Amino acid sequence: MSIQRRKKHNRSNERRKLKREEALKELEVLEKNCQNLPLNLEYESFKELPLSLLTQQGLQQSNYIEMTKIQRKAIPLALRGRDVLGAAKTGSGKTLAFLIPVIESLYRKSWTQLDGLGALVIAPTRELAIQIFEVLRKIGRKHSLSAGLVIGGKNVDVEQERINRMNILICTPGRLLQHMDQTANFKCDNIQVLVLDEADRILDLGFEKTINAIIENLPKERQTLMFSATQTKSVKDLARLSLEDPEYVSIIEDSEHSTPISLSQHYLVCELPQKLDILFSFIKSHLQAKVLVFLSSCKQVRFVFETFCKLHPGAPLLHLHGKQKQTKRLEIFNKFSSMKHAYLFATDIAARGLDFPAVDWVVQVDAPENAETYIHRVGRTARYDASGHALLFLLTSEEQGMKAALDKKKVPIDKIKVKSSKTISIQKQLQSLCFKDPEIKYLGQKAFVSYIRSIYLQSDKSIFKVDELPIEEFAATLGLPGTPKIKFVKKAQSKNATRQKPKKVPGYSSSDEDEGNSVKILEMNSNTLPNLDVQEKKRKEANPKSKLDKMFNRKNMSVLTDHYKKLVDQEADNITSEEELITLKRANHELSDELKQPGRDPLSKRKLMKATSKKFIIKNAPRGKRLIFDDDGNPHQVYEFQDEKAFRSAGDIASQKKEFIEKEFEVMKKEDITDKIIARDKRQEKKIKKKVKLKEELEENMKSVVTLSTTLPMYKEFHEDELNKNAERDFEESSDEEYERLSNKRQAASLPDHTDLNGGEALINKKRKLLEIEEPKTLEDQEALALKLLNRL
Ligand SMILES: Nc1ncnc2c1ncn2[C@@H]1O[C@H](COP(=O)(O)OP(=O)(O)OP(=O)(O)O)[C@@H](O)[C@H]1O
Repeated sequence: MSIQRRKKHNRSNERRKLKREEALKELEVLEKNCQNLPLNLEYESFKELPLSLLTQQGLQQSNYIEMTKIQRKAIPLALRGRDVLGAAKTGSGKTLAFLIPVIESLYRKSWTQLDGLGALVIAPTRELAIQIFEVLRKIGRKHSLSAGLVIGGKNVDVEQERINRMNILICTPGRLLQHMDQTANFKCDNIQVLVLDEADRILDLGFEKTINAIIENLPKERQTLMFSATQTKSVKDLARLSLEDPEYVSIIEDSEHSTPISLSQHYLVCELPQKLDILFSFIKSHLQAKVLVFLSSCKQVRFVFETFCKLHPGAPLLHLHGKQKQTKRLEIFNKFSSMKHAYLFATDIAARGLDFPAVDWVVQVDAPENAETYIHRVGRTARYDASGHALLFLLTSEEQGMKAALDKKKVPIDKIKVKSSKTISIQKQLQSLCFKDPEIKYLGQKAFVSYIRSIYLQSDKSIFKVDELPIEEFAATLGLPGTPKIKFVKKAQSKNATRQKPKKVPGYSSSDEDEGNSVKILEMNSNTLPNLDVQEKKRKEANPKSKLDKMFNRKNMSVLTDHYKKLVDQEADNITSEEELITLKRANHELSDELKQPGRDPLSKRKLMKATSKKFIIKNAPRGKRLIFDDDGNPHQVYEFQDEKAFRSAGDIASQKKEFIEKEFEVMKKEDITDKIIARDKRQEKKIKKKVKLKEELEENMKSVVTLSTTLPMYKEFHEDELNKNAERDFEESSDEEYERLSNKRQAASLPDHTDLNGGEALINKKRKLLEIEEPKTLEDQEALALKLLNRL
């Protein structure tokens, strides 16, 4: 190396050394500043915090300058290394409140790829995880840390390959645990920071055990940050388990309301059958808006989306639910995010954490399960410093309970009235859609059942009262021709009915209340209305549930599923356990009155088998009648062709009958003998054929014996059993006459104890039941043995 080049090399080395020293110094200062960060001060902007230059640049370039309330409180604590349990309103900027400390913590520890996984961020849903990942990419763009997204719905193998190269992982609980269990070299023992975002949602979704299992795999020495928009008891329980001496930061408790001030909130009271009319009218009057519409189930979402698309309200419609594939969900998420005016029909999958920009309205057509879910749903609008509107549809039966729950959670909400003159009825259109398109009808039936089921399964019975729902009217407003039968509602109703005393209704005559087609099953003569238990019992008696009924229902269900599958998006359409609860209404297959056998029980399996056995059918089949056909082919009784006088002169009827039977018996006897002779001849013919065949086979065998004699020992085994069995089969097949002949033959076939087959060299050992033959030495011996064997046959 020349002197000049050496000098240059040394200079660059020195520069690098200096840089390293500077960086180390910066880190030291940062660390010191963080540890000494005064917590009693009010920080307004990110610049005031001891953050790395790279993070500051990332924040600035993403236009994050001023901090939100939760960020002001939580970030300084987290920078000092404390565990934080944060609660803040929706859209208040919780994501940055945990992402900044995560990046800073690893940066201050000079984390590199060689150090492996340093931080885990767990979110309840894939969408939320993706969203967090995007924010991390934005603010961490200047850092050299690597970050990965580990969510379900993607190839595990690809993830397994890359997961170990990541410093920060954003993941959903299930997939993370899967990697902990399955990915061989996945190491979590160096984790510095754990974040649980939307902790309440994680627990709601039933991930408690998964989270506990994950936490068990993590080192105890770590920092944990836990955030949620609502503080529930289960969140506090989880915090107790996973956080160490945490700092509790709540912005909700500080404020008068638990929802953003810029959010205007209203509710309206309507009846269930009016809901879709009101929603349709709302869309018609808010065409230039971005609206998120919440419904209780995937099936509801699909039905409303499909039918409204066909009704063309004039606004772009989208739908989002958990049964869609991940790619489809993302596509819709991005589409709705980028659209200025659109309606997104969604389940609670879109309720939490999702940051759709500039949503004007959140309309809750089906009431949320509780006040917490309400807060999350409305939190999709009025985010950060934007304003927004929320509208909640409540049934009369839900109003009181839900209002009380919202008041308790400090949700300011006012009642508004629906102008019936401005409401457009779409019931007729829906009916015609269901009539024209069976798939829409099936979807409607599913939507109907899933809605009723969702109400039935709600835990807060002070709000949700399934037995007060106007079920039949609701089915009609969905356009359904009848009301699908639902077992659980009947159960609830009958429970309710048993609590009530029977009422007296004069002149009551009931048509079947469960059947949409109004099948008249119960006709009550008395004036007393029996309670529903008795009605149910009687209905069952009149319409027993046989195996056939069940098969019919099952068949119908699969038909439904096929149609249903075809309908929307051709997406994965998992059939839920819900189907088990559905009893589809079947057409009226009642027997006509004359064929009806009242009080007849359905047959048991054993009885049914007996009744359908051939023996039983033959035994009980009606005896044939002798008829004479005339020239035109018409049947006539025998006596119609006889002169009655001549018939009577031949003697009395009984003796004539006896004589006839005797005569016929003789004929039958003769015929029987002929039949037997024919049968015997046939059997003998068969036997001869068999013998010839056997002889041929033996000859063939002997030939092969001769050829193989040089290589194989000549032991042949003949099982005496086989011979006896053959004889027995013959015996069974024979008639009595043949008995003697056959038993003689059998004696001949059964060999004596020591039969000399080959000059006294062969032995039949009866105990061992086999014939032992001395190996013939010469060709002559073999021929002699073959001849003897043939002769024995
Ligand atoms: N300091 C900030 N300056 C400007 N915008 C911010 C700031 N912090 C957050 N935001 C914006 O506010 C919106 C809401 O933030 P974020 O999604 O973090 O809220 P959140 O509290 O997690 O909401 P949710 O509880 O609904 O999940 C986002 O669009 C985000 O970009």
